[in-house]
Amino acid sequence: MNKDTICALATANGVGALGIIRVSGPDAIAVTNRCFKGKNLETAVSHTVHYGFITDGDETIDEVMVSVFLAPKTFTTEDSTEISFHGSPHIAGKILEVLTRNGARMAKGGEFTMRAFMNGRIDLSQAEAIADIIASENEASRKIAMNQLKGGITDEISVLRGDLLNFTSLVELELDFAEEDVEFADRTALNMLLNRIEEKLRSLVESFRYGNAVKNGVEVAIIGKPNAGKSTLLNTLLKEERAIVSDIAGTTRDTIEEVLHIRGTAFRFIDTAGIRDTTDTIEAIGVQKAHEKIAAAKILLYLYDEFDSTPQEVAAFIKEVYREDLKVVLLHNKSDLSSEKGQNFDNDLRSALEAENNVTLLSISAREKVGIEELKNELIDYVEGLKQSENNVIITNQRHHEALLRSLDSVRRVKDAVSQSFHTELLAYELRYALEYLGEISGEFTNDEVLGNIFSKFCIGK
Ligand SMILES: Nc1nc2c(c(=O)[nH]1)N(C=O)[C@@H](CNc1ccc(C(=O)N[C@@H](CCC(=O)O)C(=O)O)cc1)CN2
Ligand SMILES: Nc1nc2c(ncn2[C@@H]2O[C@H](COP(=O)(O)OP(=O)(O)OP(=O)(O)O)[C@@H](O)[C@H]2O)c(=O)[nH]1
Repeated sequence: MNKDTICALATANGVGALGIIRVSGPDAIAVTNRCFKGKNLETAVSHTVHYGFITDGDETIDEVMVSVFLAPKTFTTEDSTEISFHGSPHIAGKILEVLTRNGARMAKGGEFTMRAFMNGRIDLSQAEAIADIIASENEASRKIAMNQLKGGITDEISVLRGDLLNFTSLVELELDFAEEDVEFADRTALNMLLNRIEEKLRSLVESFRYGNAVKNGVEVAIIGKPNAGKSTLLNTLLKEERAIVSDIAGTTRDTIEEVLHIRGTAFRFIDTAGIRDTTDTIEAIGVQKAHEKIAAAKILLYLYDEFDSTPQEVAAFIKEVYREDLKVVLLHNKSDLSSEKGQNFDNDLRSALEAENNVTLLSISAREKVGIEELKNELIDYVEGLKQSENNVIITNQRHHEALLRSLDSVRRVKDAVSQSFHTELLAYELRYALEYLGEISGEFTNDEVLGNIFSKFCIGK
């Protein structure tokens, strides 16, 4: 199937003590051997390392170590070699050039992992986990990716598939004998099985809220009147965290984001593009722009002070933008200047917003750095609150999330069909889809476009 022998730099493209070039495919050993002066690699035992030189005719290019891995117990399941050389990008280029002249071709991004998948060593969710583990920047995302790489999702999906297949056979048995009025499948057992499947799917779907926050960060809108202290607060937070301050033009939305890592989680402070100057205030741009920012956010930080606003005004704004899945943190800023008036202000505000859940009020001084720890705790608590103790598998991948949602939909339709007495075709139809959607996650059902999408995002050499 994969007749080509591919090669690529597996290490970062820069200066390092060593670099590694990986070669994989039916001619991996022969190609490498042609460029190698040392032991004859064609007779090498699998999983052995050999000292020698990469040569181009009479020219010695570098002193290297070559590892030999024979199919099928290799990363790609194909014959492979790894050349470790002195880590200069120039040498890497020379070695790759010699290899391609001797029968290999340059690998495309993700092609080694794609082969591991195509050859059945790993499933699609595990291949995606490899990309995730390379991208992981903190413990939470590393742990989730590692669990996925070890087959966490694979196992979970195969249990669900098993349950769905069990259900199918129970139903089919009954349908076969429908005319004889025999009830093979006890109704309660059937319903219990369906409920269990639905519940498991629902909890996997739900885990994406946390998984997505860990992997992609949490969007935060920071809103307040002019001079409420928004910039001061952001600066205080940024300094404290020695944050990666990056202005990233949003790819999906027309937004600019400032990313702040707090205890390993990325918080994305949303700014709608084009309104980033000081006119970006609820007064100047109107409530409309504020609404857009808040609509794109999971958390709203609303800053006010007691000198320039009233509890009624703040409460009215919050009520207007409120939604169940929005965490609102009211930040009474300039606490260093605060008086008794401030106490009354907050009491009034609290009672005005009694009916709204998910609203917290904190007193801070952005400038004097008071209450900042409490604010960070609020942000972190929000993320921790998304975690579900019942789940050890956490969905972080949009593609998996969508497939699970569709599968859940189908299972719910099966439930409906069952409760309204069986319709053979309808049941079979929905069950087939529920199974197929699950199969998309492992890659059992897939197509070139999906695969191309996934693997093109990998680095070259992976
Ligand atoms: N030098 C080197 N280090 C590396 C890799 C590599 O390819 N080369 N990896 C690449 O990502 C990662 C390790 N992952 C790997 C996963 C599977 C196999 C593999 O050969 N699996 C075979 C044989 C297992 C065995 O010997 O028991 C198999 O599963 O059949 C190798 C590496 C990280 N470190
Ligand atoms: N006393 C005191 N002053 C503060 C505090 N936080 C901000 N300020 C001051 O309030 C003024 C406005 O602060 P900014 O951070 O620029 O306010 P902003 O909300 O970003 O204002 P705009 O950019 O106009 O929307 C500045 O003079 C700050 O020094 C605080 O905690 N205490």
